[in-house]
Amino acid sequence: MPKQRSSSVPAAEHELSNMSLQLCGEQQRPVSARMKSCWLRSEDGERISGADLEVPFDGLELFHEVFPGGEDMEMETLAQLQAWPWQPSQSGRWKQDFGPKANFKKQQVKVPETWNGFPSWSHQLLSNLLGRSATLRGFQAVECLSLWYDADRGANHALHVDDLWLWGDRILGVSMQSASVFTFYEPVNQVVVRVPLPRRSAYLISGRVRVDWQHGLLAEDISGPRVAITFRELTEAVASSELGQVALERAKLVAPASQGHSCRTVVGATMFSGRRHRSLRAGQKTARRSWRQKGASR
Ligand SMILES: O=C(O)CCC(=O)C(=O)O
Ligand SMILES: [Fe+2]
Repeated sequence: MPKQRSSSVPAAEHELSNMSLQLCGEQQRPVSARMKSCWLRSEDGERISGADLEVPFDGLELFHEVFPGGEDMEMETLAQLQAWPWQPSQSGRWKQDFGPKANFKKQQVKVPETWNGFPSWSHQLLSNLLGRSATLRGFQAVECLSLWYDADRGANHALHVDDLWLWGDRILGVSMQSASVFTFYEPVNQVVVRVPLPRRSAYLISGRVRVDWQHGLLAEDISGPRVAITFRELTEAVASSELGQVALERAKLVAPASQGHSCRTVVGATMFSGRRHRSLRAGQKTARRSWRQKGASR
């Protein structure tokens, strides 16, 4: 049984790993790379097929430049995203979560009355992404999670496997505002694979990589503010339940913008430069306080 989100590997284990591989070849190309059985480069330069590893590194796809309007469209999307309030999350991250609420320990799920669909920017982003891979055929997103990694606070994401009882096989993620590196870890043989995540790229995790490999982002790989958007689907069992059907219908709605906060939200202004960046400094104090008061929930 793979390790779940709650039992992540301590960072120190990376140093003990007997093998560390970099994804090679395809990711250099400015086109979508399909890496169902990708080539990896070991630390001593050897080229290894992901499929030949004891636990195959199989089921990762990477798509470059997922905003048809390039950087302008990315910035416009970020501005729209900023109209929604950020909630404190774990490990120096902030989140905006649109989807069903889960109690992961009790394995219970609810569809909150207050959840009225996905923001319109995310519907547009998702429809652009769905055409990028045959693997995404029939993908019905039920959760749209925005995460903001604050480099100044040492933001990171501990190694984990996204919950298997609730979320289906395919996890789709978009990287905005700065590049980073996705770290994958296979705990049985202690193998690490490091995958560069360019700005405006998207990844799709499914299959062996989804279940047998953990993934996460190390603090040292967050070198600037990074916003990650994750779209998840339900498992077939949950999707076919009454509650699953309600959640899937809800996810199709466009959440009324009036629910959100003004773009001038102090914390929300942090992703832009210049004058707005100064208000980030002031805002961070408020943000830290509310973090301590509320505690992080995810
Ligand atoms: O920041 C990312 O792209 C990864 C997010 C992630 O793994 C998660 O939310 O479960
Ligand atoms: Fe994850």
